Amino acid sequence: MIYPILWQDDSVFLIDQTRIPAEYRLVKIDRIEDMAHGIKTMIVRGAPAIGVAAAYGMYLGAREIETDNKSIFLEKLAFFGQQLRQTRPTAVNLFWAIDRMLKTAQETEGTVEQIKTVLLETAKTINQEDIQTCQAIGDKGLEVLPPSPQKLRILTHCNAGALATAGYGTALGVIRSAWKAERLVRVYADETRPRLQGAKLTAWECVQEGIPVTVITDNMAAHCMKKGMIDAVIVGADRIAANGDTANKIGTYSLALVAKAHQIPFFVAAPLSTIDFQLATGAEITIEERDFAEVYQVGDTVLTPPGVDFYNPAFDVTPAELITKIITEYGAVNPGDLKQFQ
Ligand SMILES: CSC[C@H]1O[C@H](OP(=O)(O)O)[C@H](O)[C@@H]1O
Repeated sequence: MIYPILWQDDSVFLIDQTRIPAEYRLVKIDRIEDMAHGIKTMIVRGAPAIGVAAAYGMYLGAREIETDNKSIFLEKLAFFGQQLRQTRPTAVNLFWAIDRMLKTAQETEGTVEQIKTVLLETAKTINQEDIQTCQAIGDKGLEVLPPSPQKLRILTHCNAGALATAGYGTALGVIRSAWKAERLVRVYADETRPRLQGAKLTAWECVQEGIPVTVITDNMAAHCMKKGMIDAVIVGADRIAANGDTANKIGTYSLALVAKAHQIPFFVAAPLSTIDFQLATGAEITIEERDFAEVYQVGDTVLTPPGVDFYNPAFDVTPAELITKIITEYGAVNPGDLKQFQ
C-alpha cells in the first residue's frame, strides 16, 4: 500500500510528490511552517491528503507552543490554523481538518501537555479514518460500475489515488477495488495539464500495483470515447456543494461534458468530508489560481515566447446534472440527494 503521509520517530514524513516518478523521496517535516510549505508547493497534494497533512501540521504547531496557559495555547494554535488555511483555498478537507483539531483542543480537559497528546492522537485517527473511508468508497463503487459482461476500461483525470489521500484513493480506490474484483481491464489516465498528476502520479500508482494503464493527453479523451474505448469515467473531488456541483482538477468539467455527449457514466468518488453544505451551489466554490510557470514551463523547458499572458485556474466546477452518481463511503447517491447526509 502507498501511504503519502507517515508519522514516525516523532516526525511527519511526506512522499515528495513533485519528484515522482523520477525519484521516490521522503521529506521529514518537524515544524508547522514546513508543513504549510509542503501543502502550498504540492509536495503533498490531493484533497483528503491535504486534510490529513493539515491535521499533523496543527499538532506540529501545538508542539511549538511553550506555555501552560490554556487560553494562550488555544490563541496561538488558532494562529497556526490561519497559517495552514492560507496554503490552498479549494479543497474543503484542509479546513475541516483544521477545525476538527481546534475543536478537539478547545474541548479537551487537562493540561496543555495533555491536550498536545490528544491532538497527536486525533491527527493519527484522521489519517486512519481516511484510509478506511477510501477503502469503503472503493468497494461501494463496485455497486454502480456498468454491469457489462466484459471487463471495464475506466478513464480517470488527475490523481485521486493513494497519493491524494491517506492511502488507497477515492477514484483510484474504486479502480483498485475493480481490479481486485477482476472487473477492470485497463485504466486510461489523462495526463492532466499543467501539473501532469495523471501522467506522473496515477500512472506511477498503477505501475506499482500491476494495473494496466494507458496515459493519454487531455485532448484525446473525446476521441477515445467516440472510438468506444471507455466504459466509465471516475474522478475525485476537492469540494462538493450541497446541490452536487463538484470542484475538481481543471479539465474535469470538459471531461464530464464529453462523457455526457457519448452517454458514458461519469462518477465522482469522494468522502462525505468533501461535501460543503455551507455552499448551495458550485458557483460559490473558490477556485485556486496558481503560478503561471506551471503553464508555460514543463521541467526546464519554456513552452511560450516572451510577451504572452497566462491564466492558471487549478480547478473547475462540474454541474451536478453532468454527474451520474457521487460515490461515498456510505454508497453511491444522485448528486441532488446529498442533503440526506447533512
Ligand atoms: C482524492 S481527490 C484529489 C483531488 O485533488 C487534486 O488536486 P491537486 O492535485 O491540485 O491537489 C485533484 O483535483 C484530485 O481530483
